[in-house]
Amino acid sequence: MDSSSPQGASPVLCLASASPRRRDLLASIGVPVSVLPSDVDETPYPGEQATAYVTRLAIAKANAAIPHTPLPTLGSDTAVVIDGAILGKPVDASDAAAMLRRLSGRTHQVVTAVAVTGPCGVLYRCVSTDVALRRITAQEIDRYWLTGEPADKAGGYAIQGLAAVFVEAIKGSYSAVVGLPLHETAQLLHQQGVPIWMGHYNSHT
Ligand SMILES: Cc1cn([C@H]2C[C@H](O)[C@@H](COP(=O)(O)OP(=O)(O)OP(=O)(O)O)O2)c(=O)[nH]c1=O
Repeated sequence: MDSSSPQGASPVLCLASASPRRRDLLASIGVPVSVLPSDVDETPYPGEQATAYVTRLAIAKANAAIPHTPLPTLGSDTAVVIDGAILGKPVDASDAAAMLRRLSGRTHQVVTAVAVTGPCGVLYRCVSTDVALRRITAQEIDRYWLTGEPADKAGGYAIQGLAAVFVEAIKGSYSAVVGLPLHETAQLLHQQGVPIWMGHYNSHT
């Protein structure tokens, strides 16, 4: 483990998430967490906009953990958006293939919301990042599914994994695509009084 997050350090935050990516991202900025996944229903409301959807879920996940911990809580949600459609996690191989066919050779948005509860109540931010994918062949789509990587990822791909070879360009927050916008998350943690590694952290920068 990275020295900024010493093994055995007392948790300063309750992470309301089953995502190992979010735990690792927080560890990478020196935030030791206790983990308490929530079972919030992730069905979008009819006609719900993507930013409203992920923000609603991030807040619901953070709030769901409050009764179970004295610590500030963090919830987050990530969705892929193309042509106004919200792509969550694929349910099976054909769903994943349909998602990648749709994303192939085009630019889409990855929207991630993060919510942190604490002395200031619930504070939240939502970040949108443009991701351009090269054309992906049918054979690549089939082979990619067999790796197991797409199954638990919004849009059916992982920028931090094998799918990195599909990524031509990104404009915005890389960490938000992986699951947590670290710049905005650090600001929210600071506002809620959660100690983070950056001792010189300045909320105005
Ligand atoms: C687009 C993309 C998504 N993802 C992941 C981030 C999220 O973990 C997941 C989207 O599903 P989420 O519902 O946001 O998160 P989760 O179900 O993994 O965890 P929890 O709800 O308990 O917090 O997709 C990647 O890891 N890489 C990527 O490139």
